[in-house]
Amino acid sequence: MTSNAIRGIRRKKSSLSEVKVAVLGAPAVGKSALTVRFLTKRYIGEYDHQSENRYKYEVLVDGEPILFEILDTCPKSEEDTPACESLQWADGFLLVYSITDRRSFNYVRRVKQQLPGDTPLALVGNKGDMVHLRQVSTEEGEILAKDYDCWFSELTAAEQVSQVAEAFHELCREVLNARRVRNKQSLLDRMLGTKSPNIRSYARGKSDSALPRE
Ligand SMILES: Nc1nc2c(ncn2[C@@H]2O[C@H](COP(=O)(O)OP(=O)(O)OP(=O)(O)O)[C@@H](O)[C@H]2O)c(=O)[nH]1
Repeated sequence: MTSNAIRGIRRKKSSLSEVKVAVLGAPAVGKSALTVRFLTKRYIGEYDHQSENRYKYEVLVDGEPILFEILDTCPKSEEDTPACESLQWADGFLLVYSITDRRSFNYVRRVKQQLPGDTPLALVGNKGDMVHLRQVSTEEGEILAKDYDCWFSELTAAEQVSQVAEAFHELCREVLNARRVRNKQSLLDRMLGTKSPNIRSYARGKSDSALPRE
């Protein structure tokens, strides 16, 4: 391999942005179905998993290579909320409820109260193909997203591919934007000799020691 080629690979690796996403939501809202749709473009109806799963996936978002790390959480019950370490670990949260399950909408609202205030979010109302069983209106989802100041869409993991990917991509854009703003702030602080508490907490979130258990 020529030295130019090696330099090219090094450059590509160093320009790969890592984005850690935790998929949060009540049991059976379709967190795994959405995650696997994004990773494989396939829909698998039944999953037999008792614990959370973590995946790595490299993909281009707006032409930029991104290494997604996705934590597909697995709450045991409606009362079981995500572990603190998962919340610290994530760069962004995909909040999922089912439009056919009012309690799952309430679960999202409960979980949101535990999230670090400045972490990017996207809100998804899954099972959009089951409108005849709808318990949560589109408008309620829109209002909640407005309240959280985040992207929102009703989706169906069962029937959609690109729309599901778009939810992950949109969250990724939010994470990268937030990171750029912080980096800019950090640069400014270094130039001016000041420090920001926000920067310290962000650096903690990126530490490997904050990774949840495998
Ligand atoms: N009709 C319909 N069913 C869906 C959709 N997404 C998921 N399901 C079904 O909902 C059930 C739960 O899906 P999962 O992906 O296992 O849900 P989960 O949130 O990961 O569940 P836990 O791991 O128990 O927290 C399964 O029977 C899926 O086939 C969807 O978009 N439409």
